[in-house]
Amino acid sequence: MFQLLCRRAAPLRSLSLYPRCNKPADLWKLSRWYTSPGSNAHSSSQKPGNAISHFWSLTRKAACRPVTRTSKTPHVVLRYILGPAVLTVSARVFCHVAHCEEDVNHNTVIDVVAKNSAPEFKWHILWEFVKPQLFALIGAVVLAFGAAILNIQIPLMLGDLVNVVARYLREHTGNYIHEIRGPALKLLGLYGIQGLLTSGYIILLSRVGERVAADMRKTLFASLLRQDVAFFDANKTGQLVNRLTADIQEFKSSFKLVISQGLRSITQTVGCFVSLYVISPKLTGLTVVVLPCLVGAGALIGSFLRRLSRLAQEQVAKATGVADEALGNVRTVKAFAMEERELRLYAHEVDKSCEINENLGAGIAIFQGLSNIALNCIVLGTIFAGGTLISNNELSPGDLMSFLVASQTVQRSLASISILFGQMVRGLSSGARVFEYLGLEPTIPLSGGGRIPYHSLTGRVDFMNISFSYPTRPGHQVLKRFNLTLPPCKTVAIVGESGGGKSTVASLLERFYDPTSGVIMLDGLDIRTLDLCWLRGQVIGFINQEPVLFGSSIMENIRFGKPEATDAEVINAAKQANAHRFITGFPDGYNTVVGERGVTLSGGQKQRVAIARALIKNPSILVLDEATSALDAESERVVQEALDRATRGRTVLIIAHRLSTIQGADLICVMSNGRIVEAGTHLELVSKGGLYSDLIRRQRAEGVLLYLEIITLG
Ligand SMILES: Nc1ncnc2c1ncn2[C@@H]1O[C@H](COP(=O)(O)OP(=O)(O)OP(=O)(O)O)[C@@H](O)[C@H]1O
Repeated sequence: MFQLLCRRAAPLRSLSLYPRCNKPADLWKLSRWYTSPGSNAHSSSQKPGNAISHFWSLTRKAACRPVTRTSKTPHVVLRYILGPAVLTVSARVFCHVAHCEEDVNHNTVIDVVAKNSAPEFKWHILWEFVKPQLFALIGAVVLAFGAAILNIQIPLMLGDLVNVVARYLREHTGNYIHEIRGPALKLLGLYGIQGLLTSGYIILLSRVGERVAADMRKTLFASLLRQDVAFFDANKTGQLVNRLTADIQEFKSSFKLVISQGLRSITQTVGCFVSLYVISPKLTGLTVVVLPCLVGAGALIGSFLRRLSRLAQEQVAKATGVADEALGNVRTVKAFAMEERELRLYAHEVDKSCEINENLGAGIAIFQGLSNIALNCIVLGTIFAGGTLISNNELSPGDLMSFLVASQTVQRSLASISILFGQMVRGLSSGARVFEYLGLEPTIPLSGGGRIPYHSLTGRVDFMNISFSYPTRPGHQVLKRFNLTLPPCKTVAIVGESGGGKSTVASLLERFYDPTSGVIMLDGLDIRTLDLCWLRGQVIGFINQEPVLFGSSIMENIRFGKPEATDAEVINAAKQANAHRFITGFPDGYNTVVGERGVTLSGGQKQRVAIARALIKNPSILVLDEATSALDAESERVVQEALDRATRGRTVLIIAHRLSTIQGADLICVMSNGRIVEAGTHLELVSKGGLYSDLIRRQRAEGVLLYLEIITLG
């Protein structure tokens, strides 16, 4: 299959678009897995679209490596037209080889191809944002149009003024001041009106731009928050934040620029060309020959400079990325004494960006110098040709003046149209990236239609025949026909080897993911039929190994569990969580700000605030995912005490590494390879002498070794 794919891609590689396939092994493995008789890829649980989607991403990596900077302009055609074509073909070849034609029709392939291609700009989504600002936008367009029309008048009126002066100089008759006053006042009035119109449309347009951008940001943020956890597994947070910030900013700037300048430039170009023709068809003929050549050359150099500027931006982003990572993980950097290394890395990226920016600066300087010379030559040429026409009485000095001003306006407008075109392309691609996530519906919707049972919950949970693979790793089955019952108000602990799937069980109960097959029941109701906000907000409390706090006060952090909680409720939850004493020990008490992600608190303090946050909603079910494993002995004792109190009268699922913390559980399940292999109480499992007692022995041996080490060192 891979050979087939390579054969398809070969002609393109010879065009040096696809210099080499860097992931042949992955493609080969995937096709083998998918086509092997033992694979369950054809079972009903495995959607063919997923497999193709997976295949697609590998194919794209293999065949569609980013085009190098040195490649020439036709790469755009190759990349955007031939690239998708070859990938469509390869995806279909894959379906064919995988014998799944009956499952995957042409549309599925096209869907997957479309899903994985560069996002498209969707005008109807833009329209939804622009609609509320329509009146302001129409106002801005009308004012901008008016300003452009007036701008066309200005060369003609300047010409009138020059004609008055020229006639006076020639004839020395009449009242000069009287004659010049009229046209001068008219011109002054025109400048005034034009200034007002310009200010008006800029004010309106920036209002429209800002409101559209603000609406987009809010809608995109809401859409991102609505997505399920699987979405965040597949997308990097930094890139998502970039869409909220840089992409919307770029789109807003382009939107404003294209509407204001674009409209103005097009109107002025057309209007001034008509004026040029009316003033002197002969001179216009000359301009028509010379101007496009100069504008074309300018556009070419401009596009080169834009590319340099994009490179410079990318380089700055890289440098920022290095700084961001180092500052974000400053404790790790310091712990490993890596300040020098980080500084070197940052300096290297900054130096590169400096070099590109210097080249860019030199390019801009040369460009501006050359364009000044070219524009002045045009003026000189026009004056020379115009002077000849004046001496032949075919043109007046005023007309020449009008012609010069109008032709300069045309030059400026044409130059700005070429710049605007590039800006528009960038704006559209930024907009497309923003819109990509706007209409995205989560596979697990947060609200809408779910049931809220009106009887009080007993808190019984049944995992029935659960099989599960993470969406980002469809080939790796984490849970295999997993069965477990959490009886009401009892504590069930899951222990076992690392990577056995313990935390995955907790994630499924929280409905961060839905099982690939099987069902989870809460009080006899399938949790997929329940309201998700209610389930997470009121039924299940979750405490994990590394609780993340927000950079606000302790009071607000605890209240995060129940926004409407009174101060007394917050304090009560903190008392239950053994947190009240240390909180009141701080000078600001509950108003103490905990710093970014709670850095100003110790591990044990953070954990107790997190317990209070979970307890304040009084959940029926409590999930503790290795809640004490990161703590020292003293902190563990205080936290454990709080947890013992918190778990009374609730259904509790504990996921634990340290077996000493779960010996009192009503049921202990040992998990291995996605299944429960042993279950019973501590005593039952120890007397059985199976995997559990092995784990206990191992942990005791580790404990003894540690103890001996401490004694030896001591
Ligand atoms: N978000 C994810 N996407 C893809 N695979 C994942 C994800 N989270 C976990 N896995 C994989 O699922 C398997 C089970 O992970 P899980 O965290 O449930 O194990 P665990 O038993 O809790 O391990 P530990 O005791 O080390 O925390 C592992 O192979 C892990 O690599």
